[in-house]
Amino acid sequence: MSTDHAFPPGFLWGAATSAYQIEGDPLADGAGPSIWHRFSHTPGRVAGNATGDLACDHYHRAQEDVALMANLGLNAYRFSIAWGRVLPDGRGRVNQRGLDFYQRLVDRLLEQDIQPMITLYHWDLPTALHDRGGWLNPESPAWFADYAQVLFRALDDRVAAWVTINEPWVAAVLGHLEGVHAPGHADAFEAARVTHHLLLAHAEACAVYRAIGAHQIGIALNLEPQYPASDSAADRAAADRRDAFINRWLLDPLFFGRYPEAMPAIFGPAWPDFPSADLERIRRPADFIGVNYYSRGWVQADPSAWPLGATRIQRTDAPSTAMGWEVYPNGLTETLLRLKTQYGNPPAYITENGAAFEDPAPVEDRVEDAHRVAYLRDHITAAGAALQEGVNLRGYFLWSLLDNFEWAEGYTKRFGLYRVDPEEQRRIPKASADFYRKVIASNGVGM
Ligand SMILES: OC[C@H]1NNC[C@@H](O)[C@@H]1O
Repeated sequence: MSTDHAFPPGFLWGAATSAYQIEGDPLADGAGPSIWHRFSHTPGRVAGNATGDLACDHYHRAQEDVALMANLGLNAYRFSIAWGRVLPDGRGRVNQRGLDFYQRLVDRLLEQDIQPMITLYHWDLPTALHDRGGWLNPESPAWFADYAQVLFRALDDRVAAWVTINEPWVAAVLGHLEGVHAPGHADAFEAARVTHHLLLAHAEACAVYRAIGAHQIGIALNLEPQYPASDSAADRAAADRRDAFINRWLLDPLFFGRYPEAMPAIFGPAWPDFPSADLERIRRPADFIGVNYYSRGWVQADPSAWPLGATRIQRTDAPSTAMGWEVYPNGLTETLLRLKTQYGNPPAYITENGAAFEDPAPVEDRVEDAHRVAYLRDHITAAGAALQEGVNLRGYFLWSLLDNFEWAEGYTKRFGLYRVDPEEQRRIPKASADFYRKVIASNGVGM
């Protein structure tokens, strides 16, 4: 057995999900609607006009799903809390029945020795707050801090780690610049302010946590290394711009208290002059950085492509997933090494890694997803290689436990270790579930 990529004792092996993608029944027990409930119920916004009304029915099947996690041997599980279940109006009154669901879930996880990692915000802003300006409202960081405080007080005695915001870049760019995610805005003047308020929300929640919390708190970023499609100066400059736009836009304020100098050039007049005091607050050190890694960008200069003058092109000479994302495991090693060499080697978790493939149909209640097994083997090996180079990596959370609602793609893209069809609600194991069970049992790939 190879020991090259054995992981340290205590390394966390988890799986990740999010509320709107798996829970279903989003308005149950007094919950308030989210922008994703409104967006998915708007015809034409989601593939097949799918919604999260059913999803994986996890709200009613949590006990069954925790048993699946225990059977896999997970020692950790990352999930998000639907803000509107706990605070139906986004602020003020607490909906105890909504909070009770998460209390029960945490207790069930602990009964199975599975450490909860809770994401406070995974894109499902209550519509009540959106209707007050949402993340564009300068009050939004305070709304988030108040919501976070309710959860810290209710659950911090049993929760090992908190993630404040999942992928602020996606929430801001896909939701406010490209308009393909909730709330469906396509306004150049919104993305920079939304990102800034999300980062301030992270900072305010960390400040609250410093006063009352006893464990760890961090943020999860979608990080994607960018490579020029050729060694031309134009393509190299385009890759640098896209690196600033996707990676450094978030990393630099969080670690250095400043935005990349490329941002005002990228956004022009749509880039506000942010107060330095804000950046000082954002730079407050969290306890860890969460890395959501899927692929790399292969970048070509394209003057017609606003705002970057660069486009990510699909490589025809490399394998890709059903999302059209190149399979590039080395990019995970390189991304993790970058955190070590450029950002001070902070404690890090891979808070998401996984792949969608056109899985074969189940045969005798099993799905032979060889592509996903290969993807996971190569990426877990890549994570081990980063560890060997001294990266401060603490855990790996596979995206995802279950096939689920993949946002604008609806249910057409399957990332799960278990196949789930909303209309049937069975959990059909895939070969990748068996593979991951073995990885966890041997604490590394080693095969
Ligand atoms: O696209 C796969 C995943 N990426 N990160 C955020 C999750 O909500 C997505 O399902």
